[in-house]
Amino acid sequence: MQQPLVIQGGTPLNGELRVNPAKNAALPILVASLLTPHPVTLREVPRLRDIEVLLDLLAHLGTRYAWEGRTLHLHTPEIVTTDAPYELVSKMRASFIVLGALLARTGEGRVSMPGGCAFGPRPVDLHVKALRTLGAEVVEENGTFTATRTRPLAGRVIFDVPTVGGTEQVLLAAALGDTDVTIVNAAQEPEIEDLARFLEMLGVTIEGAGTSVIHVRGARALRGGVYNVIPDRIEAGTFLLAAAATRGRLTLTHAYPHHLDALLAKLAESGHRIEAGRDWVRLEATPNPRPFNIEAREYPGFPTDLQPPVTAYLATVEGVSLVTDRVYPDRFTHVGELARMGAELTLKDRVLAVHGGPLHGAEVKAFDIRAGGALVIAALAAEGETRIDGMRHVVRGYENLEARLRAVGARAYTDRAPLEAVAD
Ligand SMILES: CC(=O)N[C@H]1[C@@H](OP(=O)(O)OP(=O)(O)OC[C@H]2O[C@@H](n3ccc(=O)[nH]c3=O)[C@H](O)[C@@H]2O)O[C@H](CO)[C@@H](O)[C@@H]1O
Ligand SMILES: C=C(OP(=O)(O)O)C(=O)O
Repeated sequence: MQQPLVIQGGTPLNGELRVNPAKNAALPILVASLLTPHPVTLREVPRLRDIEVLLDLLAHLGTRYAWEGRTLHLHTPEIVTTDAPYELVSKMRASFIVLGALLARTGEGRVSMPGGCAFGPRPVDLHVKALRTLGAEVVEENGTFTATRTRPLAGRVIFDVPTVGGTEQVLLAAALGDTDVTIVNAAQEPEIEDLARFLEMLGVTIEGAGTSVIHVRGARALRGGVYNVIPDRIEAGTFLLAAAATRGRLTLTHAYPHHLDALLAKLAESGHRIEAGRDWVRLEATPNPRPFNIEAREYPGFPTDLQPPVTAYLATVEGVSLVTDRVYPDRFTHVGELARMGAELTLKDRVLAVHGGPLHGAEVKAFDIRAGGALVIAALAAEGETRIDGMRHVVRGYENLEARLRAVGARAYTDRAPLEAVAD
């Protein structure tokens, strides 16, 4: 049971934070470790609930692993079962891509359909269509997908929309054997590039990762190796928006500003001063920011995972901002909760109009991971106390959040302990 987070708002964030490694890069790379019989060491792995959930699944499939701080040692000498059951897969959508890895390593995989999600439908039809296009047989029965191949995967996958998980699924499925695969309209997210770089380290030949056309040639056999996961651009973005919402001044280290272009441009448009180097970024907030409009899109567009957090920020900015999400048009579970804090929000035809102004504390609930990020931002900016329930969603993606926020001046603590008792 995850305790609620209580935040006493109204204090500007001030100081320096180191950004954690990226959950959404680490997850597919962990899955990719299934491909090789040799040991793999990942440096910079976030200690998050989602990672633990995936490690349970990998252990079931035959992986032995050991933590050493943030370093994770993984070894899958052999796959002991090609069956990824519902209990292990349903907890997290990202686990569906084990199908591609199992198919590549053993010629077959059986994976239950991943669970639904609070912010709208998230089908896997494009994953299945892609594997079939490349020559795999994929059968669905009672919510379980069984994929088999009798010859090396080959051909061109042309995605209807650039899907992150679908692109990862194909990269994994095509990594081993005499494969020759082209992905057209591939997702271009930095996490795809990170997975591709890891696969290259194992011995796979990949061209074009990070662009919309990727070419993969599988390897006869893969090696092991040591790899560093990229910093988390969504965590970084959440912290920058919290600093902007509280009119603070925050420096992030271990952050890649080129992964945050779309957000940094908007924050600058709002009037905040942004400075950045190769792996750091600093925001110095203006006291009187301007509103702006955003449309969440695939990378390099504005990330959907920062749409709830940016909405919370815009709720603190005088004037009217319009928010739309082209990736998940119904990703608005934060809207009703922000309204409890005094935000004026109107949703019509999937366009959210945010009439910014002062927020006040309230009892609210996170219904998904980034809605939780949004509520934390709003709570930090609001006058008075906010109690955020549903933290089990939030800890999927934000590690050690309370202590890190406190390190930069926030008054955040667990449950309802009196403030004096927890004062640093
Ligand atoms: C673990 C992980 O990395 N999760 C991220 C990943 O999710 P995920 O990989 O699930 O997201 P996708 O990129 O696949 O989804 C993009 C769009 O394609 C649609 N679609 C996708 C697959 C499919 O088979 N059919 C289909 O219609 C989805 O409904 C959505 O509208 O990318 C999303 C979009 O940046 C992020 O919000 C998630 O945080
Ligand atoms: C939505 C997210 O994760 P998932 O795709 O695993 O639900 C996220 O990281 O914002």
